[in-house]
This record gives sequence, structure tokens and C-alpha cells, in this order.
Amino acid sequence: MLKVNIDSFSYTEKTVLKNLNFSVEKGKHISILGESGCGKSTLLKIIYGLLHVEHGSIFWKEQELLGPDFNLVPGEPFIKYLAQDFDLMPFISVGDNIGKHLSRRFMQHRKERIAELLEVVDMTAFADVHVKLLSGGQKQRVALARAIAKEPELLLLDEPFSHIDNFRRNALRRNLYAYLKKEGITCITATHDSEEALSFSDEIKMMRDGTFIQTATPETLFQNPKDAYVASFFGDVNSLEIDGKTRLLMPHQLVVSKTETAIQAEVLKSYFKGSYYLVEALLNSRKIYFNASEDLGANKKIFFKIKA
Ligand SMILES: Nc1ncnc2c1ncn2[C@@H]1O[C@H](COP(=O)(O)OP(=O)(O)OP(=O)(O)O)[C@@H](O)[C@H]1O
Repeated sequence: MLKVNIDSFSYTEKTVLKNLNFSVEKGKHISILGESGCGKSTLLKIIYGLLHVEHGSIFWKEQELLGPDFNLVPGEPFIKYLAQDFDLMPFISVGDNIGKHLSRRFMQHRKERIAELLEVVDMTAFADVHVKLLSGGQKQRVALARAIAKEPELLLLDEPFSHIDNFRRNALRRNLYAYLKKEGITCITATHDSEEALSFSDEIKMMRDGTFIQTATPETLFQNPKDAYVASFFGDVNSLEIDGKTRLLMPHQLVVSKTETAIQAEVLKSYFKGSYYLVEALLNSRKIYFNASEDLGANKKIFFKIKA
């Protein structure tokens, strides 16, 4: 189990992280979701041991993880950290990058493991290509394969799919997270991609200004976001005054009604989203967003119901 207690952390005089106290059980997958600059990468770097935390402690099982002030070489062998800059070796091949942490004493095993990992990240055709010749997304896939090559007990992923195109991303995400579950590898992913957090985590921690403001399972967080900041990660949140109370409603919670209701808005524009349209409308001079199965055109008056 990982135990993190960080009272505070700062690079300069400004506090970047505060009051982060949590634990992660073996095999669990936690997503840290938050806007750019809120402190996600800093937290992963502290856990990995790249940054020293003066006011706090990190434990893996019974062992305290000491930062760079105590270890000459940062990091522990049982933790792998996939940074946003990949940290690959540009002048050697994809295969050798992936095999960086694999022993050369068992060459046949090493070769087979590299082949297996190349397949996981769909890079078999590039095994002998120098990394410097790859695109950003291809480099990210190599870095992912290298991070899991020698199975870590704890995997820290910082925006692991940010450079990978949609088409590959979905298959790769499913492959990778299924593999981690199967092997019982504990994983913490820092992301601002809510879709990834919803589909692949056991728990989501919402971070704002260096602290967690809500922690819940994906279902609970999506259904009961505590405020507009949390809700905004899952779509265009609407803040409506209903019976004197402010309610946060996601587009899918506003349903067009064929009969007259107390909520009426004027349609401004429909955005095609593939399997549905996101419609922008004006309600009491404020923009609201809801989903519809067809293009609703413009200037049309619509009545709404709120989905129970
Ligand atoms: N080496 C550094 N020195 C000083 N300040 C830093 C340093 N690295 C990050 N910061 C600051 O710490 C804060 C948190 O940065 P961090 O990279 O942890 O955010 P993040 O949530 O991971 O952002 P992103 O999603 O954009 O990667 C930011 O205000 C950033 O400017």
C-alpha cells in the first residue's frame, strides 16, 4: 500500500501542494484529475522521489521513500514514472529503449519481452528504428512500453496518452489498463482527460490549487460533482436557479419537453457531436447547454424537463 502525507510543498515561496493525505491499495488505479498547473505532476514527482518533501512523508508498504536529499539516484526500482517529456534515448532503437531496464544476461527472454511490449503499444514495425525519427505520439508509446517492461509494483503516469491520436488511444488505453489490473500493478495517473479518468479508474481525486477537493468513484463523482469546477471536467455544466436554489446540471440532465414546463429557453446553435447534437440556448439571458438527437436550428423556443 502507498501512503502519502504531504502537509505542504513549495518550489519557491508559493505553496504548490497542501494537505494531501491519502493511501492507495495494491492493484488499485487512481486518477488525479485537475486543471493545468494545479500540481498533479509535482505530486507524482514527489512520490517517485525526484522532489524532496520537507513537510510530509511517503511510504510504500513499510518502507519510507526518501527523496533526492537522501538518494543519489532518484527513484526506487519497484516504481516507474512516465514523465511528460518521455526521457527516451534518441540515438538508439525503439527495441533497445524498451529493453533499457531488462537484463542482458537472459538475451532470449529479453528479446521475447521486447517483442511482447512492442505489440502492446502497436510499435512492432518500428523495433529497429532510432527513437529520434519518431513522432511525438510514437515516442510516447515507446515510453509507455519501457515503463512497464520490468514490471513495477507502482506505476506513475503523467498524461500518458496526451500525444496519441484518438484512434490508437482507445485501444491502447484498454490494453494498458487491463494489463495493469491483470498483473496487480498499482497505478496513479495524472490527467485532465475526464473520459480516461471515468473509464479506467477505481477512484478519482479532483485536484484544485494543490489540494484534493473531492474524492469518489467515477460514477459518484459524475453524478454528484460538489461544485462547478468538478462538474466542468465532465461537460458544459449549467448552473440553474430552480425553486430558489442553484443546481448544477450537465447537458444530458436537461431533456426537451413536448409539453409546456416552467423552464423555457431559446435555441442559439446546435453543434454536431457524432451520435448527438450539443445545443446552445439562452435561458434568462444566460447560455445553457443540452443534448438533442437532431439539429434544432436557431431562434426556436424549447421547453425542458430535468431528468430525475
Ligand atoms: N521547477 C519548478 N519551479 C517552480 N515552480 C514550478 C516548477 N515546476 C512547476 N512549478 C509550478 O508549480 C505549479 C504546479 O505545477 P505542476 O507541473 O505540478 O502542475 P500540473 O497540474 O501537473 O500541470 P499540467 O497539467 O500543465 O502538467 C505550477 O504553478 C507551476 O508553475
